[in-house]
Amino acid sequence: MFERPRAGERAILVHVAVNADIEPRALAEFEELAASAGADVLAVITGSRRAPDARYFVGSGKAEEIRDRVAAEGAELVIFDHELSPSQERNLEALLQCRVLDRSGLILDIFAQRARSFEGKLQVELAQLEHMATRLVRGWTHLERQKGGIGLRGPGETQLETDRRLLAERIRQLKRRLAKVGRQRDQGRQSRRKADRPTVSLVGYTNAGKSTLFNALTGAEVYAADQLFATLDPTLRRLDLPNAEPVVIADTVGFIARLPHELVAAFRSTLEETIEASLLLHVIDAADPAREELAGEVERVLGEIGADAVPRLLVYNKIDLLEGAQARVDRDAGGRPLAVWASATTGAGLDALRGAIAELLRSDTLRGWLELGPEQARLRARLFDIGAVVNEQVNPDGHWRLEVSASRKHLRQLGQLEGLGEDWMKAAGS
Ligand SMILES: Nc1nc2c(ncn2[C@@H]2O[C@H](COP(=O)(O)OP(=O)(O)OP(=O)(O)O)[C@@H](O)[C@H]2O)c(=O)[nH]1
Ligand SMILES: [Mg+2]
Repeated sequence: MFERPRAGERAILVHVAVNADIEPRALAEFEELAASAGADVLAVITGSRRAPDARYFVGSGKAEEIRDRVAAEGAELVIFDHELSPSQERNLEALLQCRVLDRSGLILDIFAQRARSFEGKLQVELAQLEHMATRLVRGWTHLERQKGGIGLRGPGETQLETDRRLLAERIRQLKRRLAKVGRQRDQGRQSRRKADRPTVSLVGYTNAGKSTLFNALTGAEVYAADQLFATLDPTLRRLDLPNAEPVVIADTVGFIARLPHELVAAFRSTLEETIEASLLLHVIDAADPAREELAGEVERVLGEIGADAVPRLLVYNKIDLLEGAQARVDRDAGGRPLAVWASATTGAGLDALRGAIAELLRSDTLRGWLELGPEQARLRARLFDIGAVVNEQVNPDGHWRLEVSASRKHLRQLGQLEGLGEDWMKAAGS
């Protein structure tokens, strides 16, 4: 149903700087994306505009330049590094006489090629259909306008209505199935939590080296490659730590600037694995000159999915490519590890990384006494529920004194449930 670039499909790329200068890094990333989708890039056309044009996104002069280039090179596909409206996409296809794909369509296509798990495939299909649905809706109104007559039911419209109904039905079906798979995964998560095994999630920009690091730390052999979005499905493994209980570590899908919102929405349930982690290892390509910008982009998406509050450890990876860089641990004023400089390929800094993870997880546990009044019986019950109560005394005035020991994360979640604010954990701290 969804047409994707065929391997080796002859493509022309269009990248326009809107009200800015062309950024070589953004351009190179776009070319990599196209190559990751399997396109054979014949030419790259760049330009700049104050604002997108309503008809073709680019101006009509640029559109004609692209048309001539398509004819000269015999291109089958033109890929825009931008979000195109459905009507822009259609106008361009009419003018260029070949298929047009926008940035979301391109990224969705790469995801479709990479999805392996049942859930991953469902998620990608849902995102693709939602991307398509907006296009069909517009297609319909567009036809209606051409037809002009009120109350005339042309066969074109009937077909579109059928398509829309089938599409809506399939979208509902996918959502139901995803909800079911999500519940099954929740159960897995629950039993891990019962076994009291904290989860550490690798997050970061695509190609930062998350999977390579995952393999280096666990001895696993997940697919790692110099291509964008090599990983799609989350993988879990046991990670042994020095002087600490083993934890579960998760390798996850990478982020990219201007990620299509359909994808973020479709992957929300997988990404929840990330939000629920005790610690996020934010992997950054230390050798990329734009690393701070990319890290900021990752933080933005993490915020969007509600992972702001999860503790972070930055991992500056690929130090072997960074001249003069050495494995080291940066700490904050209180001595807590903030960042580890390492190389997943040479192994430099990996022991320090394991140590820092163990340290952060240890300091993640709060232990102390808490005094609760009779009106806080529900909070007391919840603390017992999560197994946080080590000791309990009852004062003559009917107040409870509880000794609690639990991870900051659990206490934070409990505080949120009870509407207590962040401070209440400090009361529990020793
Ligand atoms: N020189 C060097 N290359 C590395 C290092 N870590 C990873 N790489 C390379 O970087 C590329 C991307 O690595 P991956 O582990 O697939 O990256 P990822 O973050 O999992 O990428 P996605 O799954 O696409 O999000 C591969 O070619 C790796 O060999 C490192 O420490 N040093
Ligand atoms: Mg990966």
